[in-house]
Amino acid sequence: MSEIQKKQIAILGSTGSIGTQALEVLAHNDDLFEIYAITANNNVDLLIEQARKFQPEMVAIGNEIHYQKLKKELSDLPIKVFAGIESIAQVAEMQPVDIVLTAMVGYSGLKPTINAIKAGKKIALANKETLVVAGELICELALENNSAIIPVDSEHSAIFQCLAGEGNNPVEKLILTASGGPFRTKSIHELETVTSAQALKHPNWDMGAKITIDSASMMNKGFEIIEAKWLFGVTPEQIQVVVHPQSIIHSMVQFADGSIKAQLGMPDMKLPIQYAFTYPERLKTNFPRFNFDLCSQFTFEQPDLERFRNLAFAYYAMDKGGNMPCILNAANEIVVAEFLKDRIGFLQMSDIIENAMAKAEFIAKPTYDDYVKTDALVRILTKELIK
Ligand SMILES: NC(=O)C1=CN([C@@H]2O[C@H](COP(=O)(O)OP(=O)(O)OC[C@H]3O[C@@H](n4cnc5c(N)ncnc54)[C@H](OP(=O)(O)O)[C@@H]3O)[C@@H](O)[C@H]2O)C=CC1
Ligand SMILES: CC(=O)[C@@H](O)[C@H](O)COP(=O)(O)O
Ligand SMILES: [Mn+2]
Repeated sequence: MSEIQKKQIAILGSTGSIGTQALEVLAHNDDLFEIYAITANNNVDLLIEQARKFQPEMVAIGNEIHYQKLKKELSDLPIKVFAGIESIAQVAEMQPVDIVLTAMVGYSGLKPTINAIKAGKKIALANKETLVVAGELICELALENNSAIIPVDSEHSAIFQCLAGEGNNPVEKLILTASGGPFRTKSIHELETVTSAQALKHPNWDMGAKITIDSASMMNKGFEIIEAKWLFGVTPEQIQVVVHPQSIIHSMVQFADGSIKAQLGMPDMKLPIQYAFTYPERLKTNFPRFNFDLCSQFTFEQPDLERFRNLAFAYYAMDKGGNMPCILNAANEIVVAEFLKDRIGFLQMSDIIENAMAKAEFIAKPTYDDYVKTDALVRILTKELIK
């Protein structure tokens, strides 16, 4: 019997929350998948451990200061070692790779994702900032290069799963659920004094620091409406956000006949990660099952755009288009980094983003170079606004 050709996987950001869970999923399915490449930025020790365990063809580390250590520690193994952000983008386009999981955080994911798309790879997309910054360009490139983008983000995976088998049946609206984050019930007055340590305690999901702060400020949901627009080709009016604090319904689709389909499950990213790798098939898992006996109520609320202004900014940026979502993202990356160091307050994050959006140069039809320039300039502008 001929051996099944295993799918070759590149994980960009293997040391992070999504990356480590993806390695777990792939380790359970090593009859179907082989890890071709893994990458990180600073966590060289974990990258070495992962490389020794999974023995990929290549590893790349963004921060070049770790190159010597990485090379030395793997010198007894036939693993190619690279360093520098450009090498991560090169890993993404390697010929044997079938699927690239983009699990880097923030704007840093853009260039490697573009390279992978240009090389016609299937993209398992976790790095939502790529679509926030340059959604139009990414969709054009994906179409030109016949590169499929499969969402990993739980809400978008839920929508993708609801759409499976629906062919061209018209969609009326997408209903994105939001947990509301750790500050859902806090008053605006209380929000003035919340700390990053409090913001890092997400009620339902265990995630990397940046996305956890975005969830607390609801910028995550703002990014997700923009991500949904590009992934599913809907208009802003067709995207509704509903706060569902239990995070069991991961999102819903309402079709033209009024019927609503939902995807439910435990808040565990391993399921959407695995689905992105195996789509259109589903593999048996032993992930914990949701049990209706243990949860007697699903509740729903409207998002409060006055306390969580970031969501309103994202709707504005999506409507405005051009480089406005890129401006929103760059300003957000800077304020989140400052808030994590407790150098600015929680509510200040939105004030500074609003200011940056008002002051940055708007470009209606940006090229890739315009995005690069916008990102760099808005980072400088935002730091000045913070001062
Ligand atoms: N975590 C989750 O449950 C979810 C995450 N997502 C999205 O997935 C992406 C990853 O999130 P998450 O796993 O939480 O993030 P983490 O911060 O946990 O991990 C980020 C990964 O990217 C690497 N990385 C960070 N910066 C750079 C850089 N400049 N160059 C190269 N590599 C870099 C990190 O390396 P190192 O460890 O060396 O710093 C790490 O491997 C984000 O876009 C997030 O929005 C979406 C839905 C859910
Ligand atoms: C797991 C995942 O997809 C996150 O984006 C999650 O949705 C964050 O939760 P909230 O942004 O809804 O709080
Ligand atoms: Mn999400």
